[in-house]
Amino acid sequence: MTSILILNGPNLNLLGTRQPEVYGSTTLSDIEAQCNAVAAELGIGLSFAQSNAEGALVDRIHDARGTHDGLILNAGAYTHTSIALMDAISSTEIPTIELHLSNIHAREDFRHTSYIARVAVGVICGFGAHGYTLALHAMARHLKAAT
Ligand SMILES: O=C(O)[C@@H]1C=C(O)[C@@H](O)[C@H](O)C1
Repeated sequence: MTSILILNGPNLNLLGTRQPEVYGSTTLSDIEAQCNAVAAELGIGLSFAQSNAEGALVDRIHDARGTHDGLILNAGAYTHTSIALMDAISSTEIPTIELHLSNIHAREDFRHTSYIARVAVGVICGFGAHGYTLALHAMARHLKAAT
């Protein structure tokens, strides 16, 4: 069975109350429930995790090699700074979709840089919580086409 890991970075555990005008009011646990429902419809396995620690996110990406076929990563602010996460994705060669709730290209200049996009299959941003299920559909289609 195809298996996808959805991995979330720093401050995303605060979704629901964190700047709802930017990130919406849906909590991360609600997003997880929505993703589990879509994964069941698609017949794919799903793992869902979050960490505020850059090294823990690197470890989760390493651990995904051999256990997951695709990665959907909202690295939060590490998107804009982390060569370590970029290298982890390159090292494991897991197809990766970069995901953001907000449209980072319409925000502050420092959010326009993404180290993840350099090693991603594609990028989804600006669709709020719905972006997670969009990314699931996109990754499922990408993996099916690759077989
Ligand atoms: O929109 C999002 O999901 C991203 C989430 C964050 O926490 C920010 O640091 C990023 O810049 C954007």
